[in-house]
Amino acid sequence: EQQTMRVYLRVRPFSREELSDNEDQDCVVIENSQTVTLNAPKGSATMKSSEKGIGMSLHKFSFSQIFGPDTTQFELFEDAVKSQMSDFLEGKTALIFSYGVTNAGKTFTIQTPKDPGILPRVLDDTFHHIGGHQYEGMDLKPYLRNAAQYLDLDQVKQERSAKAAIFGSFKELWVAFFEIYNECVYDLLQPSLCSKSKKRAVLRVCDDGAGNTYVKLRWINIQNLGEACKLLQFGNKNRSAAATKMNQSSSRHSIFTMKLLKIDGGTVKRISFSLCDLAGSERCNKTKTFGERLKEAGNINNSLLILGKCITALRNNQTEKMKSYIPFRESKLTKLFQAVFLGKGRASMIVNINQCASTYDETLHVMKFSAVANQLQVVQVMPAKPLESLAPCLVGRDGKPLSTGMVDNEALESYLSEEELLDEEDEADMFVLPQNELVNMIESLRTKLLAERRRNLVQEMEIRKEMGDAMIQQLMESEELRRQIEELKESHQEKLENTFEMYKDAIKEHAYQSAMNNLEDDYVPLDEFITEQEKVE
Ligand SMILES: Nc1ncnc2c1ncn2[C@@H]1O[C@H](COP(=O)(O)OP(=O)(O)OP(=O)(O)O)[C@@H](O)[C@H]1O
Repeated sequence: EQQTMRVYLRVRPFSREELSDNEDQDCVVIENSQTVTLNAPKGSATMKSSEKGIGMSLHKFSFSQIFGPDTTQFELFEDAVKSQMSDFLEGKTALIFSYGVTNAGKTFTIQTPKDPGILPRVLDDTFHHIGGHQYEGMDLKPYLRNAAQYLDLDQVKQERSAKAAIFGSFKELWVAFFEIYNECVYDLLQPSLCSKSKKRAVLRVCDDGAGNTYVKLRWINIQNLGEACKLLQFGNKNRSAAATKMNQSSSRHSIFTMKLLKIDGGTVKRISFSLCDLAGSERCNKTKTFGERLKEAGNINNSLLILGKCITALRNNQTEKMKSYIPFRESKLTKLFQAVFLGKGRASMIVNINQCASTYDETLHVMKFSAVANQLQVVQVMPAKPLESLAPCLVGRDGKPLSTGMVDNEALESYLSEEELLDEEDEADMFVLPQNELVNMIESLRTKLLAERRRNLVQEMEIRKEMGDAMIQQLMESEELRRQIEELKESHQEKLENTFEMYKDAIKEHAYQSAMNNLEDDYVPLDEFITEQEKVE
């Protein structure tokens, strides 16, 4: 299965201040719903280069769809997110991230609750989908006339099955909100963050050994849109926004992830939707950052740079025969979203730009980056695992699977100090692998081992048989050879004896003839003759 990553462009309107600062110089011209032209304004680095004959002052870009300054939040959601939303509700992992320079409208597009952005709308649709099928704990039951009885896990399971038989499956929504700042992951839903004295815990990015990366986040169960908005507010307060000269708002990647659990009797299906509000892609010289802030700006750019490198490598790998290395592991951001880029879900990017002349060069940079992403085809390279097998919510506090589908929030939380993180940052954390996935893995390994042993045995038997046949053949051949030699020997012996007899007779004959010829002259007495004959013999 091959699908193209969709890349949308949203151009935000000018603010009153920008118009009075003469920022409107027709830098961004939307040609049609898919093509936009960027004209370099006077004084921009791009214009200066083109005047020197290096590069052009005019650039054309195409996108899956372009949303102009008049586009409402509703229209954007309907055209850019709705289909992904339906896929999510049907069970497909979704990832949307907004990309652009600071002050381009990323946060407005994703988060704004007042004129709801994508996130509140996604949540609203999700709750609509959940409808009356909200899952509830069910561990208290009316008992006798006035009392209430606590149910144990087996009883809860029975109650749930009884209810599921009537209503079908139940759903519940869990959310997590975290940020990546200076290449460290921080949970934005950690209450202790409110106390300023306490150092924020850095979360470890773990690998389950099967190529899935995850962070041990605080997952919060929410029942309605109001709760979701409160959480968003709470998390946003926790974002340590660094005030840059360009914009007083955030300067780090913030990721809001929803997990929809579909509970059907004893099975739980998990689907996730992540919305990533990427940090501004501004450069250090422009933002005039110093010290900590400089480090911050450097890291932001680094992770965006790696994101760009990954997308470029993925794109090149689509056409080149020699596959190049994709540096997913070089930044936390790409490490976390690696699976989606490799086809485990559907990703899209919303590129936000403003039309200001003063940020033209940065905007052009963003557009060039998105032009690469726009041609990226997400290829299904890994066999899609059934989502049921990825259900960490079935793991209890003791690490054992809970067949009841009860969610143990504490089992999902584990934080490391910054020091610990630095010690063993990339260590795979096998303990938190979902138990049923481990069992499945062991089972499949056992089957593979058995098959391998069987194959080896058959091979060994074949080799033994072949060797035996070869030995018998050799034995037979040497026996035949021995027999032939024996025969040859016998025949030689016989020939030798015959020849000897022949010579003996010939000598006798010769002696007789000679004797007859010289009978007179050579007469010898009989005794002498016999003696002579015996000598010859
Ligand atoms: N489509 C829009 N319509 C009206 N106002 C907008 C639109 N997009 C953005 N804005 C306004 O532009 C300003 C900057 O937007 P926003 O804070 O979303 O930028 P950003 O890209 O998220 O910046 P940063 O990277 O620094 O967080 C805000 O005042 C926001 O209200």
